[in-house]
Amino acid sequence: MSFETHPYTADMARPRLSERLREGCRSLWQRQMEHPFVVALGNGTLPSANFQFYILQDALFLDELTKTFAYATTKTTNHEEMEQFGTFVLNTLLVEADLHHRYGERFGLSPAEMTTIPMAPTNYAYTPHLLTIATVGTLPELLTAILPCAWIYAEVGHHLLDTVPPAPDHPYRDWLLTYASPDFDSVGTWIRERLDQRAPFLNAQEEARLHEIFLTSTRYEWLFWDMAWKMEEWP
Ligand SMILES: Cc1ncc(CO)c(N)n1
Ligand SMILES: Cc1ncsc1CCO
Repeated sequence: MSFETHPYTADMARPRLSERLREGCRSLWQRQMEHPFVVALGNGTLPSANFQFYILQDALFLDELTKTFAYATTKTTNHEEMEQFGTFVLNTLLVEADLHHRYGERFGLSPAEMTTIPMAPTNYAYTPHLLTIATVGTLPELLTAILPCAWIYAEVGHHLLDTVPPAPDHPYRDWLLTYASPDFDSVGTWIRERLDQRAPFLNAQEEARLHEIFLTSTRYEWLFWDMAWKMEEWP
């Protein structure tokens, strides 16, 4: 292999890979903002039964997302990346310990009780999608699979906060502030940077696979709101 082989960078006007991925499912992103669950979460009219369902499912989801970040540490030898993935492991657990358990207390549920409920069907399908890629996929595939999680939540958080600035007594204020925070923005920004950095080294087939993965995760993100709106049950 020759070190004179540089990645293709001549076409500077071409959008970054992360932008191309998002562009590939633009209407689905827009539809998330308009989903009745998301709208009601933002304006505070979401029934607490739906929110409780959501937060309990999300606690289970975040356990699996934590594991996905942990697998990511095994797919790089770059110390800055290993450290960042380790930080994500810790921060995801902290979001759960803090935000989720505070809401759990409000519902009269202990952290132990929160993990005894079974995963609803969509959650049960989404999390193995992430973990399969985390275990058998490449690092760009893993980054792509988790990117919609970080990116969509930051966008939803900002969108809702901009649409209806939450009053101090808004029931879901803590949730909104968590995901509309600059700290949370930086998760998505960092994942996009790392993915875009690797983009020039991917062939067409590898990139096509990333589009497929990104679309699947985005679809599951939409389905996750829908699951909580319908309080999805097993037959
Ligand atoms: C389902 C889901 N996706 C993304 C996030 C944020 O990472 C979350 N908490 N839950
Ligand atoms: C992606 C994600 N979701 C909740 S926490 C977290 C990453 C670390 O803050």
